[in-house]
Amino acid sequence: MHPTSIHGVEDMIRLGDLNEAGILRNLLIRYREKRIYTYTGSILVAINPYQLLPIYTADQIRLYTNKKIGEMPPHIFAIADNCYFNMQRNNRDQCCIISGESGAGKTESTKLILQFLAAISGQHSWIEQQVLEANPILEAFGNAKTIRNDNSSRFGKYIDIHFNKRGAIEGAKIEQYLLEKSRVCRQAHDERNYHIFYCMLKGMTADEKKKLGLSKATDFTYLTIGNCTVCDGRDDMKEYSNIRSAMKVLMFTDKENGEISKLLAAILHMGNLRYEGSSSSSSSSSSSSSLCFRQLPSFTV
Ligand SMILES: Nc1ncnc2c1ncn2[C@@H]1O[C@H](COP(=O)(O)OP(=O)(O)OP(=O)(O)O)[C@@H](O)[C@H]1O
Repeated sequence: MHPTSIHGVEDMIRLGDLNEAGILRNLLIRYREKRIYTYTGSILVAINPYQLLPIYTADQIRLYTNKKIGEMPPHIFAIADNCYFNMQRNNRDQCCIISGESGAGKTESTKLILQFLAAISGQHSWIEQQVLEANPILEAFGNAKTIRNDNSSRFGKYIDIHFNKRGAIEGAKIEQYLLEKSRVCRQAHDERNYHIFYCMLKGMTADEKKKLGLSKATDFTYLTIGNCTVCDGRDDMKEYSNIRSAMKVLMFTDKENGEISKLLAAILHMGNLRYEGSSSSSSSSSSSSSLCFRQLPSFTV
């Protein structure tokens, strides 16, 4: 075994045993020492620690500000600082790609980069406010329970941050793309559909549900294919109230909220439709949901 494989290295380009086993061993040695970040040249490899490490404090932000890559131990803040520095020096847009399997820590890494950029450009409270206000809605409509992650975001995200000439954040927008649409109709075993459906059924009043012909999650095919309607540690009723509050803050009107609820209800009812084949031209499909559809005000079927 090469000496670099015994103690581990910060940059895997320096590994003597440059093969899969050598790379995994290096990551394991560092992970055991709670060093979750390792470089491979200018690429940062992050291991999800599944625990809050004290490495994202304001002191850490100061330590990584205005430093060259490699000057300090590997860290997500070093990548964020490098992007910021290159943007200012070259006056060009920078792009940071975060990839990994479900539950690897992409969303957390994105938030940490935003935290760093907001802190060094003096806009911490602004970013926090944007993230806090939009988050319950983004999460409810785009996140679901998978076998690896109870709050897995099922879309690609593109975060566009605008800096002004003085290097302060002027605006930011989050674009979602490639939502996993198939999840609406199919879920793997032990996985759920999008949180919003379960939240809606737990959080709506009996009257609201009656108007939309809704009942409980177990009554709907699209919510039970994964054989899992609850998510440990997640309070769907409370989440629904957070979503409604966030919608208020973002100035969704009552009419818009109503239309969104109707659309969600329509999806659930469609999932319960059953079709029966028949040779006779007079016969038609029927199910409790198709009847329910007709009873719903302003639903066109
Ligand atoms: N750096 C970190 N420190 C502490 N916990 C972390 C870190 N990164 C990830 N986690 C934990 O792992 C969980 C899953 O991470 P995250 O949601 O970022 O994964 P993801 O890659 O975005 O998953 P998906 O693709 O399924 O949305 C987080 O909720 C958090 O508990």
